[in-house]
Amino acid sequence: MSLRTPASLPPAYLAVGGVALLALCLFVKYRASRQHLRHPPGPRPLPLIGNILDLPKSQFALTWTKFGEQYGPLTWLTIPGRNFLVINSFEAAKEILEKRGSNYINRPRFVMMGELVGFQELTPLNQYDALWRTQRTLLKHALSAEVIEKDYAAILENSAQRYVERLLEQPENFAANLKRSLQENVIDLTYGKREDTKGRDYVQLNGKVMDIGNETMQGYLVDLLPALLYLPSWLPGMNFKKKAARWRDEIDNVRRTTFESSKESVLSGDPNLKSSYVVNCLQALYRKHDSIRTHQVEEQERAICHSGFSFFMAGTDTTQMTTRAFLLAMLLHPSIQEKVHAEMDKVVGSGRPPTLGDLKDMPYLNAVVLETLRWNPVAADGVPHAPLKDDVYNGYFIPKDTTVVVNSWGISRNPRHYSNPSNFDPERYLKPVPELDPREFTFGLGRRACPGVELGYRIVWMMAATVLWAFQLKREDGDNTPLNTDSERFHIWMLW
Ligand code: HEM
Repeated sequence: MSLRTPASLPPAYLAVGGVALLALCLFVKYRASRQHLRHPPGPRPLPLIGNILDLPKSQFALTWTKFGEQYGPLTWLTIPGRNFLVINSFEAAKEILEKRGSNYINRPRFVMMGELVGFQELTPLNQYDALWRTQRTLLKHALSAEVIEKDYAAILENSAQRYVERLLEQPENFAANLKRSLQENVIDLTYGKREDTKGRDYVQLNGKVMDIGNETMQGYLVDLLPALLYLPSWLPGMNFKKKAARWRDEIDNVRRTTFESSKESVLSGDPNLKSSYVVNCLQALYRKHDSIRTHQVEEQERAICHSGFSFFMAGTDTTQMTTRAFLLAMLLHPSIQEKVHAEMDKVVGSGRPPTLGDLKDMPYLNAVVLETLRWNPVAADGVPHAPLKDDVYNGYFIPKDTTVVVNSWGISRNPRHYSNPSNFDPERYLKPVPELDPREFTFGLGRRACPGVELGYRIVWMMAATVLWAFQLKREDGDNTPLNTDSERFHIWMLW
């Protein structure tokens, strides 16, 4: 047996070996260069627990804003097994999430809300995969301005008029009735009916699902320490597992009930079918395929089911909270309300309620709605993104899977973008050089930005226009209840 020396190896082996060696050297050099890069600045982490003590318990965006003042556009936080990047500047958010959008297209792990409770296929939480891409394609088409104006204008107008009737009947229940009217609105848009064949009320189902969503969205300890998943349920503090299992069944039931009922109606040719997201998507799908029992059709149905469920969930509280902020702004600023009334008298008059077609002729009301979106950004922390691979930004190392949060609240209060940012001032968008359009960040940025921006804007606009067409809003004489201060008012969402 003879030992083969390099000289005796065939040239092809040498070439392959050479390439492998070169690749190994490049990889080692790459890892070494990354390890020498710093993370962005941030509070000093403690041994073992990292920055756990620096994380706020509520009103996250206020803490992020303080970090922004101290550390600049980017703040780095770390806890065992998880890295966080908080972006406090609009420019950095655009550079990172938009210009590098194909990398920051993923979502981090949502342990409680996603994996345990079963929301992980909801479009906003879905990891970057084929199901998410199909959901986005379906939503993109259905939520364009043209489709909304063609297919959904009447739903938006009716729901706003119904709210006005309820306000007239029970002004004291203005908040509960707003919630109900917007739930009905989103249910009509999603499924085209309010109950299934067994009489199950979709408004009630929506309320239940939203309550579970809101409860789990605040973040659980297991989101920060996923290792807790492997501890037995009987240990103290593990009650979250039982809760999650119960919620999972309820969610699954609502998702299946609503989807299967629409599918049955489409397949049976129900004469009462109304134009709506799930119905229109299913009709288009079945028109294209002779058989509905193929893998391809089933995959599409799955995407319609989950994106419909997302529509149902993502469109309710966002529009409700923004409309509530609008009502509050009008109570606080009678002179702004007066200007809307003057515009309304000129464009609409008293003979008919406003329609979506009036939107383009009412620049002042548009500015008021924009200012509402900025004044009370309902997703103050957005929904976190996560990079698919390691990145370097301005010399800082951002590893794959970092939880990346944009502080929309901080951007909305940044005097570089807004003069007197705590003031409610629609005129800022009507100047020769308007201030930053809040839709650029309040609906998120990059490839995961909200596909419902056109619809969400129109729902709020329609509510605002119809309420001010019908009423003059003012506080009751003698009511001196203090109204919330600027930072107490905004509603916080937090998702890890
Ligand atoms: C005032 C109304 C609304 C606001 C302020 C809002 C805001 C947001 C924000 C901040 C995000 C996260 C974006 C990101 O990760 O960068 C989001 C995602 C999303 N929104 Fe909205 N939204 C509103 C209305 C709606 C409506 C009416 C729908 C109806 C379909 C909707 C559907 C979605 C969906 C499906 C996502 C997930 C996108 C993805 O992860 O790919 N939103 N929204």
